[in-house]
Amino acid sequence: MAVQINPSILSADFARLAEETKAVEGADWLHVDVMDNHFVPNLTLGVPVVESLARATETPLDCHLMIENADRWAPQYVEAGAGSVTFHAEAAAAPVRLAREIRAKGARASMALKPATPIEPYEDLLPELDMVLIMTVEPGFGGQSFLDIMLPKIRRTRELITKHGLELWLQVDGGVSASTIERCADAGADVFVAGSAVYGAEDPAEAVRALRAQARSATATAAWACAH
Ligand SMILES: O=C(CO)[C@@H](O)[C@H](O)COP(=O)(O)O
Ligand SMILES: [Fe+2]
Repeated sequence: MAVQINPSILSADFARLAEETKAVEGADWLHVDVMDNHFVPNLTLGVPVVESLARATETPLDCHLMIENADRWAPQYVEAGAGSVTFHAEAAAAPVRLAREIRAKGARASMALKPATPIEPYEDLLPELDMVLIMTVEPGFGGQSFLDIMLPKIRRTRELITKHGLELWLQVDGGVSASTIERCADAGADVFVAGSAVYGAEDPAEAVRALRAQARSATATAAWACAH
């Protein structure tokens, strides 16, 4: 099973974003946290910055939208150059229509769940998606501690993906580091967002390689991956 490591530029230096994308060359995707100070109590960046980032790097952009009114805004992030757009289930009025619109515009469609939002009500939507994001912290800030009470939700989500024979990716985001990534991989995650663990490291590119190696070896012995 392939694993992917997506550094979050939330922990990068926002005054040097183009250079910071180069610091993690070799990463699978660049994770871009969009926050509107309404859906979460923090404000980051919007469409114009995503357009500039898309021009500045060859690494595809994985935009995580922590914004209200996702139905209106998410398609604009595809037009801005994102290769994957994640909206929050809690912020989308019509998630099926939105996922179809994101795909029709040419990006991967992904849906995120806050820690208190269960996966089960969304089981029938999974075929409409390319990825599910299980938040392992409350969204809003980098550098928080990993919530290991989310591990059962990661396992249940992986079981649903397997049960339906789907190809969709399972992303985890929040507190993912050398000390937590193996538990996430064992539970069923295959796409790992890491902000402070990458940009807080002396050598961010090396941190990406080390996290990938850890995730790969944990996946190699994980029951969910061996059953494939
Ligand atoms: O979406 C978010 C936070 O809301 C994340 O993408 C953070 O940026 C991850 O940062 P770390 O927990 O890895 O430091
Ligand atoms: Fe994120």
